[in-house]
Amino acid sequence: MTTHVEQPPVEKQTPSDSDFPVPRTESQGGFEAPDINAFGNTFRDYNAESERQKTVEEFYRMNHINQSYDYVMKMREEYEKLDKTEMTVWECCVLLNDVVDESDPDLDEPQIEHLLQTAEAIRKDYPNEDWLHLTALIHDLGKVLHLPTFGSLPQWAVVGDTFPVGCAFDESIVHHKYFKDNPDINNPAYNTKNGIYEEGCGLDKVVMSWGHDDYMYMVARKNGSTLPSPALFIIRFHSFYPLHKAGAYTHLMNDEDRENLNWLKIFNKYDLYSKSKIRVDVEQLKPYYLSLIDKYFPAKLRW
Ligand SMILES: O[C@H]1[C@H](O)[C@@H](O)[C@H](O)[C@@H](O)[C@H]1O
Ligand SMILES: [Fe+2]
Ligand SMILES: [Fe+2]
Repeated sequence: MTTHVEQPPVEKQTPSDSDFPVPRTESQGGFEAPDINAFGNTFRDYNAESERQKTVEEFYRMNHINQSYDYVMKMREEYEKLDKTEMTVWECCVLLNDVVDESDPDLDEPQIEHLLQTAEAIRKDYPNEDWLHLTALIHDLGKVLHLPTFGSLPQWAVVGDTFPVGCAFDESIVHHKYFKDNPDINNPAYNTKNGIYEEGCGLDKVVMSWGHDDYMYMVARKNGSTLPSPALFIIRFHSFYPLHKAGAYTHLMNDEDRENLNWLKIFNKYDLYSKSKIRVDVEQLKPYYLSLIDKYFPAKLRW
């Protein structure tokens, strides 16, 4: 039997400077990151011997060959039209259940489980940051790019870790060796440390490999979401492990990026380590998340 917990409705408001969230690095306790994933391996082990590992490695081979500067610019232009469909944020969460992520060595559950597992874990430790709960719920919605309505993009154009294009590919990128067949690697304009960028230019100016992060960021911003800056930063860069895990590309950041990175690091712990086989009760949680969607988004969004 399912017990329904009454959730207080949240009021709609636009963020002002006074309620701009201040980054905090200490955890509120509660969430303990497990040592091993649901398959008995350490998290993000891209070399563990398993059937899944082969799929993941093939995924990164295709990703690294095809994600070039020209390809990304073409995709940005196509998808910023937001002319594919109209739907609510929750409708998109449900749609996402039809997407299986081939890049992920830690998860083979339906995506809505992952969204709610992440959001609920973060909500326990940061009960007052409702924007962070909602950010967790929507951070992977861009994976709908893989569905027919959105052009059935291949996995390598939707999921996996992201990295800047237009400058050298850092060694810390998973399965870096496959970049040898990327057309940009021999282009002198793109293969130096700074490439087309200026030191400290800010990540907003950096063109990232195309996928669910940048697409969802586009959708949120262009539909006028009132989520605060760190929320949009988390959505846009949560797959940028070379930055937030390995510390690469920091020379491209500005002060605002450095502030926002603190929140991204907090978020990442929940995104990564809440992946488990313990199922969530979607119907019970739905009213709370609907009230957050209503607070920070218009009812219907263009995608
Ligand atoms: O396999 C995972 C998964 O696709 C996540 O959604 C993405 O954010 C990660 O960076 C990626 O490595
Ligand atoms: Fe993601
Ligand atoms: Fe995720």
